[in-house]
Parts: sequence; structure tokens; C-alpha cells
Amino acid sequence: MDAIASEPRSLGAGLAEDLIAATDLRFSVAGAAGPVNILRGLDLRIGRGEAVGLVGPSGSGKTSLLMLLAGLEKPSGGALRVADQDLAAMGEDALARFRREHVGIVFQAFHLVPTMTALENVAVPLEFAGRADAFDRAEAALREVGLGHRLGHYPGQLSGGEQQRAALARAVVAEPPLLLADEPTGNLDRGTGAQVMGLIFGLRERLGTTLLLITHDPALAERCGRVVRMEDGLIVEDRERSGGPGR
Ligand SMILES: Nc1ncnc2c1ncn2[C@@H]1O[C@H](COP(=O)(O)OP(=O)(O)OP(=O)(O)O)[C@@H](O)[C@H]1O
Repeated sequence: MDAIASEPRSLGAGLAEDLIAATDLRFSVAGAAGPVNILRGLDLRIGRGEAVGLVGPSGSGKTSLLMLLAGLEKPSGGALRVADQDLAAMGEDALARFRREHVGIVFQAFHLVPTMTALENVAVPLEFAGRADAFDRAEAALREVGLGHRLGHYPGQLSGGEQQRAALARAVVAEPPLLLADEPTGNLDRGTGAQVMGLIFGLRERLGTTLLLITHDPALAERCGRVVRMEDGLIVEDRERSGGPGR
């Protein structure tokens, strides 16, 4: 039986073990008719090692939040700390370094480089980050997701599930503390999606990675230890399961 905590989590001072601490987080973009307020003062804390399912209607701001947490967009207001870094205060170079060192991302579209093999797709970013053993680590990561026999294949020669597994290997090869996944099974059939999710949950458990998983699949969200629901740029529900994999 699930124990549901119906009250939102404490919005007080961040705990030392919080990997993510967003306070009054705001994100606006310029629209034709003036600014569009996408995140409207959102508070969220996620502890190290937690798994969180992020759900909510289309357009509620889930992907925008993920982009801010990844350091791919900058907040328009409020405070955002991820892995002890003040993302709101960082310039482009510092954000690029933050992404390399702290974040892995898996999107619905796989975003592999079509002119590079699976091995190169995983190894090259690691090599850019200065890892001398980039190709060895990339090969190990690809083997872990069951692609040891596809190292030299180009994305166009891989199935959708294989491409997503390669993208997952790329996301976790540097063992980042935070894994962000935006509808990672959205382009896959049910069985292949289940395989990919099994890999994601298995990897995060082995590596102790914090996981934020955006999904429209309630059952998938429930597999996370905690489910956060967004509506209209705010968090409207935040509940935890006792005994879930996220704690
Ligand atoms: N660059 C932009 N310019 C204008 N509007 C934007 C921009 N980026 C996002 N939006 C709008 O902000 C809102 C939130 O978008 P976002 O992609 O974060 O929602 P979402 O909850 O992830 O939706 P979905 O479940 O459909 O992926 C949407 O209404 C979207 O159209």
C-alpha cells in the first residue's frame, strides 16, 4: 500500500543533501503579444539519489523546467541551485562546464550525430571533456545498454530502441549526478520503451543518480519514488511513495 503525502514538500531552506533547489523560479520568453510566463514562481527541492516523475498537461512547463535544470536555459527570476552551483548567476562557459560535469539528458528524439558511429557518439563528448579513456568508457557504457555488437553502426543503421539506448549510454557515460529524461520512450513501441526504462532505472540505481523523468505515462511516473505534477507553470501536487526506488 502506498503512503501518500498530500502536502507539498517543505519549501524552507535547502538541505545540504538537496541536489536541486529551485525557489520562486520564473521563466519567461518573448511572445508576439508580449512576454509569455512559462514558469511562474515554482518551488522544488530534490534530494540526491531521488527519482522523480514529472507529470502534467501539455504546455504546463515540464520541458522548460528541465531545460533550466540542465543549464540549457537561464531563469528569468528566482533562485536555482543544482549540485551546489548557482545556475542563475552563471555565464555560458560556466554553464557548459556545469552540463559536462553534472548532467546527462535523454530526450524523446534521440539527437545522435548521424555522421558518427554509436561509439563515437558516446565517446567524443567525453573526449572533449578531457577524458583520456573516453573510448574505453564509451564502449563499456554501450555494452552495459546491450549495444556491444553495434559499436561501429551509424544511427541510421540502428533501430529506434537501439538509438535511444545509445543516447542513454551517452547521457550516463560520465556518471553525472543528475539524469534528466524528457519522454524518453515517446518514440518507442511499448515493449522497446519498457526495455529502455528498465535500463534507465537499473543504471540510476547502480550509479546512485538523481533522476527527473518527464512522462505522460502515469504508471511510469509511479515507478519513481515521488511524483510531481505541474499545471500552468507551477507545481500543484507533490507526493511520495514509501518504499519506492527513489529514496
Ligand atoms: N521559446 C518559446 N517561445 C514561446 N513559447 C514557448 C517557448 N518555449 C515554450 N513555450 C510555451 O511554453 C509552454 C510550456 O512549454 P513546455 O514545452 O515547457 O511544456 P510541457 O509541459 O513540456 O509540454 P509537453 O508535455 O507538450 O511537452 C507552452 O505553452 C509552450 O508553447
